[in-house]
Amino acid sequence: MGEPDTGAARPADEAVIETRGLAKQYRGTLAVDGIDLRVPRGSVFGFLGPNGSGKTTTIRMLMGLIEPTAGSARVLGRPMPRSSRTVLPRVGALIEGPALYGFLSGRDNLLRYDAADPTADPRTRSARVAAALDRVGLTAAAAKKAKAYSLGMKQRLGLASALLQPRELLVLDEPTNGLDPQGMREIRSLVRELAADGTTVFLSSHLLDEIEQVCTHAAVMARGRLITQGPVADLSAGARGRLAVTTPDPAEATRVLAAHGVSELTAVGPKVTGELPADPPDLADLNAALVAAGVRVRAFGLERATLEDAFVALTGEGFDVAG
Ligand SMILES: Nc1ncnc2c1ncn2[C@@H]1O[C@H](COP(=O)(O)OP(=O)(O)OP(=O)(O)O)[C@@H](O)[C@H]1O
Repeated sequence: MGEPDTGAARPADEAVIETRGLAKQYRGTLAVDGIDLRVPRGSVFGFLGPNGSGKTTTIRMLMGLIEPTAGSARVLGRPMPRSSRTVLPRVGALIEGPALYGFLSGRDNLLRYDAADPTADPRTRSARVAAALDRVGLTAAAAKKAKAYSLGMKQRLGLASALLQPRELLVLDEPTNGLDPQGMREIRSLVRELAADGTTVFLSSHLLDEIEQVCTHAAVMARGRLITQGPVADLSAGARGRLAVTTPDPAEATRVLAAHGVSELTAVGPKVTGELPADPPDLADLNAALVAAGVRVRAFGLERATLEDAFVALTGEGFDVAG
């Protein structure tokens, strides 16, 4: 078997997930349409797309839960689903919410979960459970029944179940789904901590700002296709920023900007924003034109392009999905 399972010298650009033409056809629906996905080791990789774009189907193929219709997937260097037995013990996965027993305490849920894992050492079980509870900040609530947990606590308990063993890769399907802002923050900081320890984290989300806040890399899915992937900074840099002008004279500013080729102008209160033309005028000239027309300019500049801008630029569609 070619590559070592563990060991020191790994090429820095090694992929922990790599697919080629990976596809899944359900009756009448091409859920995943031949994607070439590459997740570098050590990244926090955001798998981004609106609901129904094929994220969960892809994750299920990566984890060997369903067979692809075409193409191939390698996880930790080995083909899936063929190598599921050797690969999956090295991967912590949280897919479609944790399965918990409400009548058991958080701690007992983890003990039971660990006992069902034939690769888990029973001698270290209680220590590993305690460490996992600590890691996700549930030590104080460990004796409470899981049914009394908030959604965020349940999600953290699910994460703890993925952390009972050291993992090279964590796969989290919509880990913040349904959480309140505080719960989301907690999961995000946990993901950052895990990544700082060297775990590669692959997480799916339909929330662009979440991906921007936590991920180093991202891939964007739309209608089963992989639209783009790479470092998050590069993806946003691909989209140009919007021009933003703050002025007490928004109507006149809009007229002047339109005359200089700025399109998709919107004015909200004193703030006017718009898209610069493909061959943009010098911004100093544009500013001068506003002032010459009597517009009182309080602020003028380009707003940083976001992943959302990149998505819109790439797909021509809004990233407008229900939460
Ligand atoms: N078991 C199935 N049988 C038939 N069609 C399916 C099945 N699972 C998913 N699909 C379809 O495949 C497409 C992709 O679904 P998928 O769940 O992978 O998307 P997603 O990006 O994960 O969205 P969500 O965030 O809503 O789960 C959808 O059109 C969905 O209806």
